Amino acid sequence: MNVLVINSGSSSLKYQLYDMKIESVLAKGRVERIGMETSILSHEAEGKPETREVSEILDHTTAIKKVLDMLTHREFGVLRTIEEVDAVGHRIVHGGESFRESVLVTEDVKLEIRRLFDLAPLHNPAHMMGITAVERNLPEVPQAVVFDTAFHQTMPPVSFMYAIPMVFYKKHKVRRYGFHGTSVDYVSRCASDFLGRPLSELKLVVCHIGNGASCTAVLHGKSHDTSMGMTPLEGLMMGTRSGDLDPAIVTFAINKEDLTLNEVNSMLNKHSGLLAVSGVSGDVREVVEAMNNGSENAKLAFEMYANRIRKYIGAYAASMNGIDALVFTAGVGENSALLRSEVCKGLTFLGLALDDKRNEERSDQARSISTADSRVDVLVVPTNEELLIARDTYRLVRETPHT
Ligand SMILES: Nc1ncnc2c1ncn2[C@@H]1O[C@H](COP(=O)(O)OP(=O)(O)O)[C@@H](O)[C@H]1O
Ligand SMILES: CC(=O)OP(=O)(O)O
Ligand SMILES: [Mg+2]
Repeated sequence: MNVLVINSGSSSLKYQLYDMKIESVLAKGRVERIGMETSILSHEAEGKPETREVSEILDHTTAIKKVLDMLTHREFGVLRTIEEVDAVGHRIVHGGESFRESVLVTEDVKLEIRRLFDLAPLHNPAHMMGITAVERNLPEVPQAVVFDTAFHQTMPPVSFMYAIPMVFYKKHKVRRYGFHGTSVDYVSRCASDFLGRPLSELKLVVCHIGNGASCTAVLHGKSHDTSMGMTPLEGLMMGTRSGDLDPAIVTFAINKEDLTLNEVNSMLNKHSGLLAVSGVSGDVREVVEAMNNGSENAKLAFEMYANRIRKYIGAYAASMNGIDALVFTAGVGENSALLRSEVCKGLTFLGLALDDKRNEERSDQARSISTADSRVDVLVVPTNEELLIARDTYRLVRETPHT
């Protein structure tokens, strides 16, 4: 069975086509700048990359059409006809309290995703466009949705409630939801396999440090607490997101700088984090380069970024009464030895000892970077959200008799 995995953002669409018999990626790519005059389509299959500018990809329906054209292209394609796409799986960032697991798309499911637009205005409308675009281009093909929030639905109220009047939860479902759950779920299982210990015995802290970044306390295989909140803004400092701050700053900024609510929202999501403090970039690589070239602001930004992660690890070790393993994953977590060492430097009180040489080694496999006598294992585990989405889609389609 061939499963197409789609992660749609407001102006982009990433895709991977899997052959689920052998769980291999047949092709992958992305369409960027959807809705603008020229869009960019990057596609890779059988080791052959192809990037082209395409004019007038004005919406997701056209974007998907172009992707399907590439998948069946004579030179760059891997399918003879689009009928060879058997199912489509979508990443959905916000599933609210309605979705504790992945489901097949039905009219009711679509209605519920639409109802959640308010809770994730940046993400869910784009995902919905992806679902509709697939319906238009591949009307007969079953679709599944896999939620970032689903894995975190096991959090107890003590972790997910905010200390504000109950009416906000009862009436508006204001609570911590948590994100990156698909990644945390995948990486936790890999960590358990790597350590040769069942998840039911393990206390893990998973640091998913990519564009968006979060820490999750995984207690006996279940999400116990996580740093992102009602939206993906809370918690760690990120590339352009502030993470935690005193909520009084919001009203203060509105008053002092005469900002509108939308402007404050945009400031905290798009103009804060590493970018704001370093004054250079929201990309860790560029911040590190500036730091090495003597920028004090870049140094401050990097240290704040690492310190926030370290504080969350400490907090979760306290809330689980210890940790067995610390796991780094996603773009920064997998690739920046410097960040990992900066974070771990202050964690020796946990009995954690990093092996500097192993930390510097590179690999695309799960690996340990702690010393043999470290009381806490430190692992680097490459995440693969797309594979988990493909697996869930495959399972749901096979389980459902009418498909
Ligand atoms: N060698 C590296 N050192 C530091 N950061 C890196 C490195 N390689 C990639 N990154 C970071 O990874 C981020 C992307 O992570 P990723 O998990 O792919 O994010 P997303 O899925 O949210 O797009 C980029 O912002 C980049 O800063
Ligand atoms: C939820 C979120 O922040 O996702 P991403 O890391 O893909 O931006
Ligand atoms: Mg990501």
